[in-house]
Amino acid sequence: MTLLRVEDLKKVYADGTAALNGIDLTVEAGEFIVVIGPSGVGKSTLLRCLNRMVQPTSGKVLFQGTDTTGVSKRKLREIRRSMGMIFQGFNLVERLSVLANVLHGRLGYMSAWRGALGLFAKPDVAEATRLLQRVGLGEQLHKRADELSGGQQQRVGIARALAQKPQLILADEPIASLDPASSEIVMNSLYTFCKEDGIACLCNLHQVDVAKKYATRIIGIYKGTKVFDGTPEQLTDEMIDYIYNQHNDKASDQSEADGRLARALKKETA
Ligand SMILES: Nc1ncnc2c1ncn2[C@@H]1O[C@H](COP(=O)(O)OP(=O)(O)OP(=O)(O)O)[C@@H](O)[C@H]1O
Repeated sequence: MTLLRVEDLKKVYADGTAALNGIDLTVEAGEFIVVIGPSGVGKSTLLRCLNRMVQPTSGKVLFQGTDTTGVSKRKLREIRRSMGMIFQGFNLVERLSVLANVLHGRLGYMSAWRGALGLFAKPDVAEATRLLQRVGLGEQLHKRADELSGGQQQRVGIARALAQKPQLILADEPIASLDPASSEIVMNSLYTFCKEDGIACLCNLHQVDVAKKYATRIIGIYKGTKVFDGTPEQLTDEMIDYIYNQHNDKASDQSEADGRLARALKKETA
């Protein structure tokens, strides 16, 4: 079942920066897709256009068949709670408890005033507690969020996203600020829980080796354009070189960079 379909998505920021130049992609239920590419090619913008944290300039984002770019505020809220978001910098409320942070994942299901007063229903508290036990933080419920290590904070972020009962998780560089051991725990948790709960995931990563380890499909972005969409096995060294190698930028003319892409694509289909 197609969960998400993106058609010709473009984003030009107010200062004229063209971050996305017309992206097409689909996400099927249960896929774990990793988006790779160096810094500044548009990966964050892509994820943020999907849940409308960033307003696309043009193109369509269809979530379960509904075009999110033309929906009412009420419908957008409903769509947003189906898309959990995990951030590089965790985005926790540091002075609040770990449990309260996970309960924030339930805000999309509550009236604004109940949410503002923190009047969470008992089943929500029970579910948040269960999720924290699931991510291995059952002993830390009442600690302040900023008392946890980075890896633990990101596991709170995962529990918060799961508390939304999402169908899709958007993870923007979830391990960029973590050490290798914490990165592995976070990626294993994210992958395992998505699989167990049947949640699709679109995860931005810098690290190609990590992408290859977890992804069911990899999307390569280069300067706002999708240049690769295939399985980890189909991602050739030539394509990785094209996506990451800064000498594309130093190519004396566009045809040199285009030639490099053509050669990489030829290898990919060979
Ligand atoms: N609010 C903004 N206003 C203007 N330009 C922006 C804005 N946000 C991002 N950009 C620019 O858009 C381009 C894509 O940025 P984006 O953050 O999406 O890339 P990225 O691949 O996610 O990079 P990183 O991995 O460093 O986050 C960059 O040139 C960036 O400077």
